[in-house]
Amino acid sequence: MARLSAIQLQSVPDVVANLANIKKTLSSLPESDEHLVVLPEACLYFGGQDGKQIEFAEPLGNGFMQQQLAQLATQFNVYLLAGTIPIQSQQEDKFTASSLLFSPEGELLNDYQKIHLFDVDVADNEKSYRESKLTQGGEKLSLSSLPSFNLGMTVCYDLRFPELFRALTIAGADVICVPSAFTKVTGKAHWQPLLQARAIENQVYIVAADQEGVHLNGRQTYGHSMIINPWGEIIAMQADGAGYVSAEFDRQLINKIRADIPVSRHNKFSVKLN
Ligand SMILES: O=C(O)CNC(=O)[C@H](CS)NC(=O)CCC(=O)C(=O)O
Repeated sequence: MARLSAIQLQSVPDVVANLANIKKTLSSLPESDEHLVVLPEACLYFGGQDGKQIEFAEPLGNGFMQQQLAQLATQFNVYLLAGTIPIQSQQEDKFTASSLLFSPEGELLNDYQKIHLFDVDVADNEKSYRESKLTQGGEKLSLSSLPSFNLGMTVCYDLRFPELFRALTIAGADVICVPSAFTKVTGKAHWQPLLQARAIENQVYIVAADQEGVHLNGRQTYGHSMIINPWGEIIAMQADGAGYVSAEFDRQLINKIRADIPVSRHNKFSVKLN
């Protein structure tokens, strides 16, 4: 059976240090023939000076960060989903927050550019976030076929847009990943119910890997990485600290829930796929 894991990180603005932490955690994960491991948003650089990412953003498919991630996927025999790393965009003064999926052979299988950007006011010490100042948003759905399931990709603030999750489900997703750096304030209020709702309404597994802690620039993230089954049950959760959560993917459970409560057949509204 396939295994799903999410790593919870307290990432720092130091790519090499974050890679070392990820490697250590990968070495402690249970082994499985087919294993998807999801890293949080901004897994290799977080909590630093805003805009620094533009200096080391890589072209898609080429560069130090991507080589290192590919090597980790191979070494630990996992499908490795790097939550986001900065990738060069067409606009010189911006990068894309891109999720990259590497195969156990070290091949870059797919990329997803975060679509919804966090331009919001939050009652925490940052007061406001304007992600679109530095980040170019994406427009396309990203879905990947792994041997046992189809993986739909989203990032963080995307969690608040159920239409994206519905579109991925209609396109065939069985598992949807939500690598995140959710703020502590909004996380406490919204993280778990939103994740459970997305799992229940789409009858999919949700793998949510979050940043946790107080980061170097004072930002606080919520943690509570979790795996939720298509019935909406939290089957693995880590509240605080660095670590990981892991659970088995059960195809029969998806089939049963979708047969018993056939929401996709009953649905009277359709969404546009692109
Ligand atoms: O800035 C970085 O280095 C990495 N990116 C993030 O932390 C992003 C954009 S600021 N955070 C979110 O999307 C939080 C969403 C959230 O917390 C919510 O929807 O409530």
